[in-house]
Amino acid sequence: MHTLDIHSATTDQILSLDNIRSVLIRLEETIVFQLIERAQFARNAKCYVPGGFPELAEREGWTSSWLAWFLKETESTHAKVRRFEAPDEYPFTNPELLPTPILAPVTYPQLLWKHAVNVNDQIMKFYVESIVPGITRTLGENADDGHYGSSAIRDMEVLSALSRRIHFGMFVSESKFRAAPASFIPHILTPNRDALAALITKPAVEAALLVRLAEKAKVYGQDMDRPGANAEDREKERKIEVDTVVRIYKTFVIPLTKEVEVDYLLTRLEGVDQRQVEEMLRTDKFVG
Ligand SMILES: O=C(O)C(=O)C[C@]1(C(=O)O)C=C[C@@H](O)C=C1
Repeated sequence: MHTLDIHSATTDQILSLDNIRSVLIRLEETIVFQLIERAQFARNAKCYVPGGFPELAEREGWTSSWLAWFLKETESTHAKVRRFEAPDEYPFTNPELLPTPILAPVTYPQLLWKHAVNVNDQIMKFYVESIVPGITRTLGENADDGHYGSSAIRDMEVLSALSRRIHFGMFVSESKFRAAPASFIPHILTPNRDALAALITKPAVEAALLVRLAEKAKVYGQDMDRPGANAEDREKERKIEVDTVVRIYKTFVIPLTKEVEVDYLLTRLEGVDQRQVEEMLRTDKFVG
């Protein structure tokens, strides 16, 4: 299951760790493919610089970057169809600049506790400073192919997939919290970030992920369109380097997902009835 099936499943089914991890695994495919799509184009550095397109300031009064403008335009349409009402979708654009939905609100089951987590600024910074230069390296640091629309479309797709994946950390930590509330509550109340980080960290899951991801990047990034070419020749025309993809996950995606998990947990008890907290501590059973 790729999307969160919040309409036909029960809260317990949705929040089962197996279910959540299966979404994270499917998002690996999405992210590898989207990175390959963006890597066809040059770095096009001016798309990411505020004021890089003077015509945007003249025509639209927009002085930030080309990509920020493109996101604002696209996310405005998405906001109208209530994309950001969903508990797994977070905009890159300041919500004050986005319109309200045209469609009536959907009633979602209570999956996440109320929170103010949104790490899209960090995702954007790492994407522009590290991911784009990394995946477009072979064409050169200053390469500019003029495909500003195409690269912005791909940028938006990679960023959306990364954002969904990383914010999914909140479902992971909600699930872990419900499974063992008495372990989490003391560290939430202290509060103790390091202890919470230790509780949510699963080294074996991370190790298996990196092996699986390398396999996916290896296979999907090969050039299969050369009849008769042997494996060695296919490697010469790689669409994306395996190491680059693995590094993106290892140094950025997993650590930021963990930060999101901890950030979410830190405010998990705000507004929760004191008697419920005490009961969870005593019984180690979730009370919602
Ligand atoms: O699967 C989990 O338990 C997660 O918390 C997700 C995740 C990840 O980012 O993939 C993060 C932390 C864990 O150490 C393992 C994996």
